[in-house]
Amino acid sequence: SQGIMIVIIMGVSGCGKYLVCECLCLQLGWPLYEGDDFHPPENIDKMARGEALTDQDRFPWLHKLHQATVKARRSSSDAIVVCSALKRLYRLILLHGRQALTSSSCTEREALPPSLPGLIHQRMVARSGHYMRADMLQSQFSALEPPGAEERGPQGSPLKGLPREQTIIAQ
Ligand SMILES: Nc1ncnc2c1ncn2[C@@H]1O[C@H](COP(=O)(O)OP(=O)(O)OP(=O)(O)O)[C@@H](O)[C@H]1O
Ligand SMILES: O=C(O)[C@H](O)[C@@H](O)[C@H](O)[C@H](O)CO
Repeated sequence: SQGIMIVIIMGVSGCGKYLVCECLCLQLGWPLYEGDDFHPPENIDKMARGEALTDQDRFPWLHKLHQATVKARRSSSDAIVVCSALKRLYRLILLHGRQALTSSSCTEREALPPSLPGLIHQRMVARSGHYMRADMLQSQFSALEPPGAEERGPQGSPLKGLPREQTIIAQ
C-alpha cells in the first residue's frame, strides 16, 4: 500500500543491529519485529549448540517474519524488522513472501572492509548472556551476501512490479 515503509535492519550476528534499532525505534516510534522472537525453539537450540542454520531451518522463520510485515501493512503501519537476513533470497522472502522464489538476477555487491569480521568478533567475545557464540561468526560471514545496489534504497525494487517502498534495506 502507498507510503508504507518496512525497514529491514540486517547483518551478521553481533554487527550491532539491536543497538541501531533501539535508536531508530525511539526516533520513529514504529513497531519493531525482532527476528529472534520468531525463531522456533529448535533453531535457537541449534545455534546455541554452535551449529549454523541451513536454508531449510531459515525459510519457515523468514516466512513468519514476512507474515508479520503483511499484518503491519494491512493496518497501514510502518515497521522495523530486525533480522540477520544474510542472503539476498532471505531478504526477498522477508519483503515479498512466496513471490520471492521467482526472483530476478542481482547486481554487483559492495566488498566489506577486511577488518570488519575481527571487530565484530571482539564485540561478540565481550558480549555476555547471548546464545550466539563468537565462534559462530565465521559461518555468518560465509552465508552473507551483502545487499546489491538495487536492494539498498528507495530507488528501485529487485522484483519488477512491486512497490518501491517495500525494498528499503538498512545495513
Ligand atoms: N558501534 C558500536 N561500538 C561498540 N560496540 C558496539 C557497537 N555496536 C554494537 N556494539 C556492541 O556489540 C555487541 C553486538 O551488538 P548487538 O547485540 O546490537 O548486535 P546484533 O547484530 O543485534 O547481534 P545478534 O544478531 O547476535 O543479536 C553488543 O555488545 C553491543 O553493545
Ligand atoms: O540467520 C541466522 O543465522 C540467525 O538469524 C542468527 O543470525 C541469529 O538469529 C541472530 O543474528 C542472533 O544472534
